[in-house]
Amino acid sequence: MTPSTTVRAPAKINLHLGVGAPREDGFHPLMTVYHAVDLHDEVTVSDAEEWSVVVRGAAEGVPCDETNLALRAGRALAAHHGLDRAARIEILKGIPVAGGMAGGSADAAATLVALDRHWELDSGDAVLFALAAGLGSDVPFGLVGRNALGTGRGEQVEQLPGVESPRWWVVVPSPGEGLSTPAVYRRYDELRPDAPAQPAAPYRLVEFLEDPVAEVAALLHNDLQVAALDLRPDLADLLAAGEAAGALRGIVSGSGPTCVFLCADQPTAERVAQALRASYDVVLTACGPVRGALGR
Ligand SMILES: C[C@@](CO)(OP(=O)(O)O)[C@H](O)COP(=O)(O)OP(=O)(O)OC[C@H]1O[C@@H](n2ccc(N)nc2=O)[C@H](O)[C@@H]1O
Ligand SMILES: Nc1ncnc2c1ncn2[C@@H]1O[C@H](COP(=O)(O)OP(=O)(O)O)[C@@H](O)[C@H]1O
Repeated sequence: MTPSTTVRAPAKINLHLGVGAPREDGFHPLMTVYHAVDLHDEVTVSDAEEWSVVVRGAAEGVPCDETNLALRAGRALAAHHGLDRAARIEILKGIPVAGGMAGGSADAAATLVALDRHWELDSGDAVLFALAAGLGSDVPFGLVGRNALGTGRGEQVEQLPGVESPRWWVVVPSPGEGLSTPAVYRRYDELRPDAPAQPAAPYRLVEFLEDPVAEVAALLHNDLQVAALDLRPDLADLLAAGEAAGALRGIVSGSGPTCVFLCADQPTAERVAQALRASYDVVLTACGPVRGALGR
């Protein structure tokens, strides 16, 4: 057995996020188009007497206790197989924390895959996807990456056809303190008491995934943006600044507050990022689509 196993998992953006009225269990039905970009967290697992998690990189705000989603993923996999084993989990953060880019979910997905390989469990997709869904709505997408349609509460993922190599450039500014995902959903319910039981399917976007980036930019949509902007009115200035600097379109990423600007090409993305750095500390550029933790 190798002394350690490392797996990378990507950040996600939602090219489309349609949100329905809350279900009886409190979760919201979603119709979302996930898109994985090449901002990664890297998870390294090794055998240990006790479970532990260490976080390096841009780690502020990430818990190192039992609430860490990667640790919960490791424990869930061991429990599923009835194993009395433990691991040390080291996370190198490259994904902005609490930014609506599903970094914690990426860590959980990468941990499932890393420990499955490290312990030679050969769990199979059905088990990994079921465990992932139990950990969080965004975790199954962390396994597959690329472009995928997310339904249910976001946990049912179906890979979408389209190019497999990175080609779309995005600029990703993180404007300060994170927003709580449940708080954004709650605000959405207050602002949209008439939300449909089922959000509409994003047929046009799914069709256009093969088309030029400008067509995709015109179809970007996020129902939660209204709630994120209500909680953080300053994000409207950020969206306007990115578009004024040359981005095709800017939207709030998932529950925010990170925003995503889709750009025509890499030089434009670099120019937009440079312009935003005058006002915002953390402005990253990234490219998608990329593979998820399963690497296929
Ligand atoms: C909004 C989205 C869009 O992709 O992502 P983020 O922008 O936060 O990354 C997701 O729905 C976030 O997914 P995730 O962060 O995995 O959510 P979970 O852990 O399953 O749930 C956290 C909380 O969010 C709310 N929640 C989540 C998913 C959903 N379909 N309806 C909800 O109402 C619930 O309040 C739930 O208790
Ligand atoms: N491994 C992890 N990485 C990041 N955050 C984590 C992790 N485990 C638990 N969390 C918690 O989840 C919250 C949401 O973080 P994150 O997944 O980065 O953002 P989002 O849900 O907005 O996409 C964080 O504020 C943090 O308290």
